[in-house]
Amino acid sequence: MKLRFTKMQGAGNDFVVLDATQQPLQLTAEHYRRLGDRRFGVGADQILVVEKSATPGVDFRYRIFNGGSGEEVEQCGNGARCFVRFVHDKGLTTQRTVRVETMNTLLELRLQDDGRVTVDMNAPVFEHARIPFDASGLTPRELNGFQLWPLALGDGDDIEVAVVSMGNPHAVRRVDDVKRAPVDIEGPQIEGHDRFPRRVNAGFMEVVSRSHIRLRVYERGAGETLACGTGACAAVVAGIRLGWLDHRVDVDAPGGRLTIEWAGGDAHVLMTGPAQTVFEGEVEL
Ligand SMILES: N[C@H](CCC[C@H](N)C(=O)O)C(=O)O
Repeated sequence: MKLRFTKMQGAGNDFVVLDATQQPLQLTAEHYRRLGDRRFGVGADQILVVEKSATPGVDFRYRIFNGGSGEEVEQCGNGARCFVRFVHDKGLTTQRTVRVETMNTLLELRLQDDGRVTVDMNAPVFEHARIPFDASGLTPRELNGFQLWPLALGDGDDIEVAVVSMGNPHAVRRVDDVKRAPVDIEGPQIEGHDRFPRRVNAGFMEVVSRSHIRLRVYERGAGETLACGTGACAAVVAGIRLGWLDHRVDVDAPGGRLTIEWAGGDAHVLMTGPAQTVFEGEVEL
């Protein structure tokens, strides 16, 4: 099967974007893994499938598949920005503000005049059952009214993580220096930890100041990426709740900068960052 695709990236998190607005795509998890494969396929952290929405007042639906596992997931922040750039560039909409639904959320995205995109990522979720996170038998360290949870990583090292959902699950740990953080070792251990029944994205956050962090994320189903939008939101939300950060934070990921704003409580998280098209192509699956 021949498939036309658009290759895009947002702060180095890269995507294969497929237009399914004219006709549905009948692809399997193996197809998505092949598209994500950097040797046997096109290569991408995630595959985004753009569809028309049947919901009144909602413009599009977009589905997200991890490039490593082929599994469909709930949310993708960098992908949301590339999605809105895609529907504009393809002439699928002329609106600067677009409403799009994913598996479990409704997002509002705005294409800024400077080319960056601001996404309303909805409110963070802390209830463990909705993350999901199994805290049974654990005693957290309380800090500023929020919790840091001990996580045994098997090699005798216990680490502490804050746990947040942005529609998808995140475990965030603070480190002194992201460049030296043990992402390759601890990333997979956290991602597949049995305290996270649907696995988890593992964030490693270095607090530079109250308005600036450095962040590396070992993503569920994709491994370490150059940036993770929902991971940046989760890290900033955790940092604010733990008393380490103010309400507007620049997040420097290895692939670029995202700006995250959150007023606390049940306010929505706003994420602003870049979204670029890299090339168009056709692939034989
Ligand atoms: N790996 C994530 C999905 C992609 C998230 C990331 N690329 C972003 O920009 O938010 C998960 O399994 O929940």
